[in-house]
Amino acid sequence: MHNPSWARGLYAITDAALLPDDPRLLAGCEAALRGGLALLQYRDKSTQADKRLRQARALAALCRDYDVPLIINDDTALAERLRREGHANVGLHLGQGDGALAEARERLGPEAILGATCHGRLALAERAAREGASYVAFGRFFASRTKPEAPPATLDLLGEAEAIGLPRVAIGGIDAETIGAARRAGADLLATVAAVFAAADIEASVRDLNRRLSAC
Ligand SMILES: Cc1ncc(COP(=O)(O)OP(=O)(O)O)c(N)n1
Ligand SMILES: Cc1nc(C(=O)O)sc1CCOP(=O)(O)O
Ligand SMILES: [Mg+2]
Repeated sequence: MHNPSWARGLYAITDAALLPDDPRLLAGCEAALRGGLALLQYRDKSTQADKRLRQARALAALCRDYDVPLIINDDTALAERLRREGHANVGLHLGQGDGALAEARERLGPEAILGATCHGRLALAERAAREGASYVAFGRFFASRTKPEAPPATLDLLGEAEAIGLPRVAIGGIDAETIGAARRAGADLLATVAAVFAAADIEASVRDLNRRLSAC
């Protein structure tokens, strides 16, 4: 399989508690982008549509400057709107309860990056691949302060999922201590919230995580 350029490396996910306003969101994400990201995800579980549109728009423009795709969490309509506005670097991540992948693929077009949560289940990843996913995400592999209730998964799954032929994301408790084990188990993309956005120095933390990945 020839992976596209976005499909290997660090995948940072924003958190509205850690990045509580526009200046901190944009400064935090720019620091992470300077450190070197493969993907950035905008994850805001609020129902404030105006805020979500404003912030996602600003992040899409910022990510374009760094040639990094911006993935919108949960919200197909928001991703579709941004793409219609000309933000061709915008993609979407859907969980099991977030709407149909096939419909999202239809609405966003063949070029958009479309990610799917598959928890600890290979069968969900096989189905996501059939429905048009660009990557499959497994987790939670380690203890997570951001989402402690996420269902657990075992690292063996990452190797088993190679046959699906899509980039594999590992999520849940990925940090400086765990990132190597997840990469060695087969993860192409290492997704994290806290190890990036709870760090005192976001750029330095991203550089450190990338160094650890390079060493695997
Ligand atoms: C890369 C990545 N993997 C998994 C998730 C979790 O998605 P979901 O199960 O829909 O949960 P929420 O993030 O919506 O709370 C993700 N966002 N990103
Ligand atoms: C948003 C999310 N989804 C998960 C899943 O397993 O599906 S774990 C998770 C939180 C990831 O944050 P941290 O890197 O701080 O553990
Ligand atoms: Mg979701």
